[in-house]
Amino acid sequence: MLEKDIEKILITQEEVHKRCEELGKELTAVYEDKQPLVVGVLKGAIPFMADIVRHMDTYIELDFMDVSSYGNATVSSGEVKIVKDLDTNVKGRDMLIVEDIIDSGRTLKYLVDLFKYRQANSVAIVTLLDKPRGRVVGIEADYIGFDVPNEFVVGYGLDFAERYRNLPYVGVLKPSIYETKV
Ligand SMILES: O=P(O)(O)OC[C@H]1O[C@H](OP(=O)(O)OP(=O)(O)O)[C@H](O)[C@@H]1O
Ligand code: HPA
Ligand SMILES: [Mg+2]
Repeated sequence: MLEKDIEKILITQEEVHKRCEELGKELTAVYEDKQPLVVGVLKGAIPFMADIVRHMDTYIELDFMDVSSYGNATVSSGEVKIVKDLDTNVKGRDMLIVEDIIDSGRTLKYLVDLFKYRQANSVAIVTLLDKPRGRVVGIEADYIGFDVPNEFVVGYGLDFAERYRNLPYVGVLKPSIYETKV
């Protein structure tokens, strides 16, 4: 049913799963003996986080942070708001932030600066998608699933006006969807 709203599929479910396995193995080796605090950025990171942590075969802890800057728009408001903070004290911790996408870079820049200010021992980023041409602040992920073109993408956690997060692949919406949604 949802597929009728999709113009094209960029990354299939099979491709995401394969990449999660590869990244999970890499992260297992990096974080052996470190018990990292793995932080999912709500809400978009949930499907990717659920997949990747199941391929991390070492001791980890999970926590979540909800920040929002897009609301119902396809362009960042430029202002990052904390909707829910972590439950964990991060001082001295090795942290791995899990994101669905780095676009302008504002969300991750804000979080990395915040965790460094709170005296984390190390802060790394794993993102399912990187959109390098969207960048307005200088920040790069340490681990990247896939690069995407400079288009608004949905699926695998990514929404347009809160819809389409449950698509099992990453795609681009038909233009008519943006035009009709109020
Ligand atoms: O690099 P940026 O331009 O900051 O964009 C990336 C952020 O924007 C989206 O979150 P959003 O604010 O839409 O919240 P959501 O995850 O609940 O959809 C996405 O999930 C990233 O967190
Ligand atoms: N799609 C959905 N959410 C987003 C995007 C995107 O391309 N960029 C930043 N948040
Ligand atoms: Mg969003």
